[in-house]
Amino acid sequence: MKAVVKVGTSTLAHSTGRLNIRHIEELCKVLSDLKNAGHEIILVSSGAIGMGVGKLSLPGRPADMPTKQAAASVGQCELMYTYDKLFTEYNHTVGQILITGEDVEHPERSVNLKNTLSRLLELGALPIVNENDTVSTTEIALGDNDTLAAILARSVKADLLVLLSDIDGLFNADPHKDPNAKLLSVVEEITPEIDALGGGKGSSLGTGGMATKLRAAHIVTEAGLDMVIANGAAPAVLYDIFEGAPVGTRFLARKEA
Ligand SMILES: Nc1ncnc2c1ncn2[C@@H]1O[C@H](COP(=O)(O)OP(=O)(O)O)[C@@H](O)[C@H]1O
Ligand SMILES: N[C@@H](CCC(=O)OP(=O)(O)O)C(=O)O
Repeated sequence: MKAVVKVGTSTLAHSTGRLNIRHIEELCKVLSDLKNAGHEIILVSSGAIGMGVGKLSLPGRPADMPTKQAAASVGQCELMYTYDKLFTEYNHTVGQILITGEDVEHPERSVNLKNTLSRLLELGALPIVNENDTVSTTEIALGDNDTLAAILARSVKADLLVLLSDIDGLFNADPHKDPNAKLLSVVEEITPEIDALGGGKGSSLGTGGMATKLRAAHIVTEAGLDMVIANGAAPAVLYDIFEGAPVGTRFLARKEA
């Protein structure tokens, strides 16, 4: 199976912006094991800005662009240092890919990107992708990694996109606001009623909330692949997800795609 797995800031960082060691260690272990089992995996990792906030001891997620970009520059180093260290423990090699919205739209650059990703996979390496926040201004930014992961999954013709978040999946209301909210385990069609469930972000460091995850679901299901939203607090759920077991919320590929 070829899968794109995206992990959000809310999974990788505590609310302080400091690394959530338990989550990232568990994630690297499970992804290494899935690679050992023969799966091809591309990891899309958020967390650069959040981690930079922690490392630079900023009071919270910066509002202004230069501080955001400076935080991303510091945090991206910490992220890749940690991934390199943890995946090396399991004998896996990582490659860093930083892209902007322009790169995925530009005909030549998008081909270069696809070629690099395919070659990394052929070489048995694990590509780790993030938006290049230090050069992404609002005009050229994809803005959120849910969309970036969906575009990548479509472009490399993956079989599955998994979004790991701080929540078990899509609920019929934001569980942080409504304690009676119920999990939707399968979404066969993204109707306007489903789109309306896309509330704002849940953590102070994340971007986009459910709205960007639903946008990602539109992109991939229309391209003919399934998407699963699951809780990144227990990355071992990836074993079940890769086997098609019911975990989190699964958006089914559009049949006519
Ligand atoms: N209908 C909904 N179902 C589940 N979560 C929702 C819903 N509406 C809004 N949310 C919020 O979306 C948050 C996840 O998005 P976000 O904070 O951007 O996380 P990430 O960093 O993983 O991308 C949840 O914590 C939750 O509060
Ligand atoms: N590129 C940004 C992440 C943007 C983003 O989509 O964040 P999230 O909602 O936590 O997945 C970063 O690395 O901080």
